[in-house]
Amino acid sequence: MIEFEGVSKVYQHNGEDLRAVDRVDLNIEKGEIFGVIGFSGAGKSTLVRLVNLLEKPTQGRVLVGGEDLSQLTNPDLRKVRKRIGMIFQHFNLLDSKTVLHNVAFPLSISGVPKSEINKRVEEILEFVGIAEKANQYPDELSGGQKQRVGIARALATSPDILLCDEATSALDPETTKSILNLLKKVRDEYKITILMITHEMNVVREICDRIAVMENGRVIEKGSIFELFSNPQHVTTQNFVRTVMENEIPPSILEGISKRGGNRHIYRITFIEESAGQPVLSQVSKNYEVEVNVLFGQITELQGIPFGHLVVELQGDDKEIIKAIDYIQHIVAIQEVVAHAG
Ligand SMILES: Nc1ncnc2c1ncn2[C@@H]1O[C@H](COP(=O)(O)OP(=O)(O)OP(=O)(O)O)[C@@H](O)[C@H]1O
Repeated sequence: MIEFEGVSKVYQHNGEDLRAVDRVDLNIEKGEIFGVIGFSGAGKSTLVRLVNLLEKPTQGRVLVGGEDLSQLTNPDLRKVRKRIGMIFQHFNLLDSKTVLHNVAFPLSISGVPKSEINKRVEEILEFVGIAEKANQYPDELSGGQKQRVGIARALATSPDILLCDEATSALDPETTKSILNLLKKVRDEYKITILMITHEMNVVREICDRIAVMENGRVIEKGSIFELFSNPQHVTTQNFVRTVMENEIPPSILEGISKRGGNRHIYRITFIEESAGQPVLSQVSKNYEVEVNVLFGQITELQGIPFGHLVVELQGDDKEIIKAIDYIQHIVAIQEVVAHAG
């Protein structure tokens, strides 16, 4: 649906080249919620501006629905633009207009007849859950309600793509959750492809199917939400994961392990769905002559599904431990973390 092929965007800064986006290849599928995460200055906003045609790539191609944006004539560009909606961190609403008129605005500038506009606005305000605020002004609304208006306005012209630029960064955690749920509903019911940029891992964890991590203009890692949470490769990705889930064994526990010394069998078990983690370990204790000692555990939710790590020590005869590991790895992911401590 959105393809970046070797895309770079170079700005001139004090006579030097600044690569805001650097040789990015990404393929965002129709109907998915794709997150781009990175720290400030990573190049996320520039990437989005290349999709909504506010910027042209210095190198490479950006394709939307298979069409190379740089090859389009102005009338065709306008048509593509209508297929792309956008929401912003600070909502960007017109304060002098009511909610109804804010949402009607993109429809009237596209020449939609008045009778149709009213019907469409009513329907879309109902969808985002603020029909009763239609005649109020943005100043009279909470942040979450303003973002609902922003979403309604972006959806008014029935786009195929919704770009979200830090859409929940100005909102408290509860309101963030409700807006993310609404975005999920937008994707599920309207089949709209969503590209969201954020610096918050809890946002991508909540609703993204896949994510790309950006740093210094480059995509340093990409994959499904489960891949990146369970096995982050790059140190920046690991740091992002750590903001919502401690991945490391705490030093105090490691210290305890090394003090006791000896030949230790310590493993990290990664599981999706709470039911998969604990039962497999009780089966191990029952079926093998192996004692299971849980040293550390962490659990979070990915798209509403429990996801976690358990760090366990297996004690027993080596042969029994090998059999137990063989059993475990058929059910959940298991990785040795410390073979010989102390
Ligand atoms: N119009 C411009 N002219 C010159 N440099 C720019 C321009 N726009 C962005 N940059 C530079 O490009 C780099 C990437 O900026 P960008 O805004 O895309 O990052 P970001 O990840 O969205 O950060 P933030 O979350 O702070 O907006 C930064 O170093 C920025 O200073």
